[in-house]
Amino acid sequence: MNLLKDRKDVSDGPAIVPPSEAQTLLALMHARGEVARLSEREQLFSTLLGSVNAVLWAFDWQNQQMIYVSPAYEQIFGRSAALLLGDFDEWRNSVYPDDLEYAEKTLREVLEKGAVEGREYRIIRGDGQLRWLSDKCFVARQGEDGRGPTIVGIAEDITEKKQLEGELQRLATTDVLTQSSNRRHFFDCARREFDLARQYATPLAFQLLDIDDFKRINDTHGHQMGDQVLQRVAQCGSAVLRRGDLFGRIGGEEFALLLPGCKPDLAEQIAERLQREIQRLSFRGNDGRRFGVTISLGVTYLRASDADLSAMFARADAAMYTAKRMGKNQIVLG
Ligand SMILES: Nc1nc2c(ncn2[C@@H]2O[C@H](COP(=O)(O)OP(=O)(O)OP(=O)(O)O)[C@@H](O)[C@H]2O)c(=O)[nH]1
Repeated sequence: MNLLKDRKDVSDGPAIVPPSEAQTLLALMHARGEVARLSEREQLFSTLLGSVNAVLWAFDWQNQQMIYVSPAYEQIFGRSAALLLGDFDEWRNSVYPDDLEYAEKTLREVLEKGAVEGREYRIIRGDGQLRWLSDKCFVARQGEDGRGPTIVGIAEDITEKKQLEGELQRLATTDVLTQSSNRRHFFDCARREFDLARQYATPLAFQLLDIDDFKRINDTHGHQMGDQVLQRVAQCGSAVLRRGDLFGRIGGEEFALLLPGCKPDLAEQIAERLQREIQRLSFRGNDGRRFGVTISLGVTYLRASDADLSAMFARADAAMYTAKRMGKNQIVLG
């Protein structure tokens, strides 16, 4: 007590009263309670983090160092979290090479924009499997006091969703019987190619093919055999395609080809090859006898006066009907 008195005398400031034993005990009990409460919360958080099927992460931008990843990292990436925390190159190495530039660019964008939602990229798991991730990232702490910004994010495995989207896209654009593009998809793509060819003044060829006397095939050999013929004709169509060409079933027994960058002599060679390939097909009817099929083809090229794709389509269609009128199994230029 004297000490206290003496100190007050010297400094003349407010008195510092040492805690009584009871107060110390109370503070100790309170601190213990806090520790217990904090450890309970920590357990709760780690249970939550462990049960979320997404990787939560925090990244120190200045030091280019991952400072936290949740347990799901090891599940989703199939790689060691300790390695990632030790060296950020571990993340770069796990990103699918074609997507790395995009993944790094969008990470930088988080700093500029404050947040980037739904950046999607592929990773290669430790076991070599390819997975799709969707990442939502934002700046959790702006750089201050000489420390750099911290970026946090939540990365979700969307591989199944991507597969489903791909399957839906395939179903929406493919003809079920022949597996070639359906009419709508063919014309959607063809219109884009038409615009490009007009814009860059590049050649473009359009071909329409129709199987001759197809009704008779159905009537003689049955609808199932007719389906088989359609499938084999479609296979021939796909076989003559070059990279960038389009092929689609645009009607019952009618198919179309669009050949970007294809000059007339090459387009005619392709048409002749297609006609030959289809003529070579051989089918066995219900009576055991073999039969073949022929096609009528209308071919046309982009002209400066063509305002849209329908102008080319109309010419190819007219040429194809001329081929029918002239006795079928032939190619007519329109
Ligand atoms: N098996 C089968 N037949 C189909 C399909 N779609 C359309 N058809 C048939 O294709 C036939 C087309 O007949 P038409 O339009 O008279 O033509 P065509 O007999 O080929 O006569 P030309 O065109 O003059 O050579 C019809 O009998 C349709 O029922 C299909 O998906 N499968």
